[in-house]
Parts: sequence; C-alpha cells; structure tokens
Amino acid sequence: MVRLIISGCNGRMGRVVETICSADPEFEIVAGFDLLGAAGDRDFPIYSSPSEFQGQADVVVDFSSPAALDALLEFGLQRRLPLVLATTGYSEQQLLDIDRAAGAIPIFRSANMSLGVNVLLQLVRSAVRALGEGFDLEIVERHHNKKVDAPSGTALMLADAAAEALPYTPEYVFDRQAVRKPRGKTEIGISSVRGGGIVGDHEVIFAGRDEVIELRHTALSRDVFASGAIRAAKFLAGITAPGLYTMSDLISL
Ligand SMILES: NC(=O)C1=CN([C@@H]2O[C@H](COP(=O)(O)OP(=O)(O)OC[C@H]3O[C@@H](n4cnc5c(N)ncnc54)[C@H](O)[C@@H]3O)[C@@H](O)[C@H]2O)C=CC1
Ligand SMILES: O=C(O)C1=N[C@H](C(=O)O)C[C@H](O)C1
Repeated sequence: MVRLIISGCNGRMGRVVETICSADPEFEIVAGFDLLGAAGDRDFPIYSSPSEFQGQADVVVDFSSPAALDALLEFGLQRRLPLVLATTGYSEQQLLDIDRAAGAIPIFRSANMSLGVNVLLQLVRSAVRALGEGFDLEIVERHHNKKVDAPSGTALMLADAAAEALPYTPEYVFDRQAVRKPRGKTEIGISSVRGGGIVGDHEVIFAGRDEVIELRHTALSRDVFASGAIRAAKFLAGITAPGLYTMSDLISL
C-alpha cells in the first residue's frame, strides 16, 4: 500500500489523480495540500500548508504551482519523503533548489508525465541528428485558456531535447514581434496558443527548403498525465536512494 499526499488536490490535475488513485487498491490518499484548503466533500484531510500535516505518508504527487515549491521541498527534506514534481513554470533558481534537494531525497520531475510526449522527445533527438543543420526548428504548443505559464514546460523540454542533439547551442525565440529581421539559422522558435479546453498539444516542425516534417503529440484527456505521475509515485515509493529521477527511469525507449 502506497500512502499518498496530493499537492494541488483541488485543481484540475489533483482531482484526476484523486479519481484514479481512489479506484486503485495499491493507494491510500492520506492527505491533500492546497492553498484553498478544504473544498467540498473529500475522503481525506486537506491542509493549506504541508507543515500542518502530522500523519505518515510514503510519497507526495504535486500538480500545483511554483509558489508551492519552497514549502514542499522543506516538507520532503524534513520527513525524508520522496516527491513527484509535475508542476511547470519553475524559475532557474527553483530548478537549482530541486537539484540540491535531490541530493538528499528521491525526487521525480517531469514537465510532461505522458508516455507519448516522452516518446516524442526521443523522436525529436533522432530527427535532429538525421536532418542535420539544414532545417529550421519551430515548436508550437496549444493549451486551455486557464493555463498560466507560457511557454509550456513540455515545449521547453522538447527544445532542450533538440538542443542536446544539435552541434551548436541554439537560441530560443519566444517573441518575433519585438524585432524586424529574418529568422536566424540557430534559432528554435517557440509559440504558445491558449484557448478553450485544449488539454495539451505539442507540435515540432522541421522546416527545410523543399520539405517539412511535423511531429505532434495531442493529449486527449488529463488521465495520461495523472497515470504517468501515479506510476512515478509507485516507482518512487519503493526507492530510498536520493536522486533526480525522470520518465526515462520509468520507460525504456
Ligand atoms: N507534468 C505534467 O504532465 C503536467 C503538468 N501540469 C502542471 O501542473 C500544474 C497544475 O495544473 P492544473 O491542475 O491544471 O492547475 P489548477 O490551477 O487547476 O490547479 C492547481 C491547484 O494548486 C493549488 N495551488 C496553487 N498555489 C498553491 C500553493 N502555493 N500551495 C498549494 N497549493 C497551491 C491551487 O489552489 C489549485 O487548486 C501546472 O503547473 C501545470 O502546468 C499539468 C498537467 C500535466
Ligand atoms: O497546464 C497544463 O494543462 C499542462 N501543462 C504541462 C506543460 O506545461 O507542459 C503539460 C501538459 O501539456 C498540460
């Protein structure tokens, strides 16, 4: 039995994690953390701050906000508790804080917990290696109108995967409106679309002079993200070694 805490439990993702885990006999949800505190009729206690939780747990799954990170890391470090961090929009300093904490406790972090996007990352690396430098790389991400961070964490992860495979360090360009000049050869353009209920859509475009290749992942429901995070929670609950774990520790590509 894995005793789980859901951080961000009142949000869109927190509620999907709750639904899936409630039906899984391997999980017991022992608490939720959420800035909003208790909301509606839930089967577990909800705390607005991790420090209020006095019970026992095996792992925390976090889909909340970068603003929750400090308290969450402090909680994990004090309790020696593994953390699955699925939140996006962290600052550079926060990413360093996560790296440092992973020296003491197991932390699993991925901006996208779906199997499909993690396969897409591999495809992007392969395409970059195969196509060489003659193709312009553009990433378009599309999400629902409630998403607050842009570009998406996944778009940045896809750009980083391409950068790893390129023979030069690319420049990420988020805004073409500010400058009037032709596209540079070492750019990776990243564009964000926000509208309606789009769950999550990422398109990587390789535009050559005479041909274009497009690789695309579309999430049809939030279950794909929740299921990946739950799988990560099961994995992490069985791990004692500190470290920063990612989807590549879970799936063989
Ligand atoms: N890694 C992945 O696969 C995925 C990541 N995400 C990310 O997860 C995060 C949450 O997404 P949604 O559930 O759609 O957002 P949401 O806005 O529906 O839910 C966030 C919840 O966190 C709570 N919260 C906000 N600040 C907090 C704080 N300081 N302490 C505790 N709780 C706090 C809010 O009250 C809210 O209930 C976002 O960063 C999103 O980009 C979303 C989907 C998939
Ligand atoms: O906020 C979301 O909804 C999502 N956020 C993640 C991101 O920023 O990449 C992952 C997913 O696409 C949904």
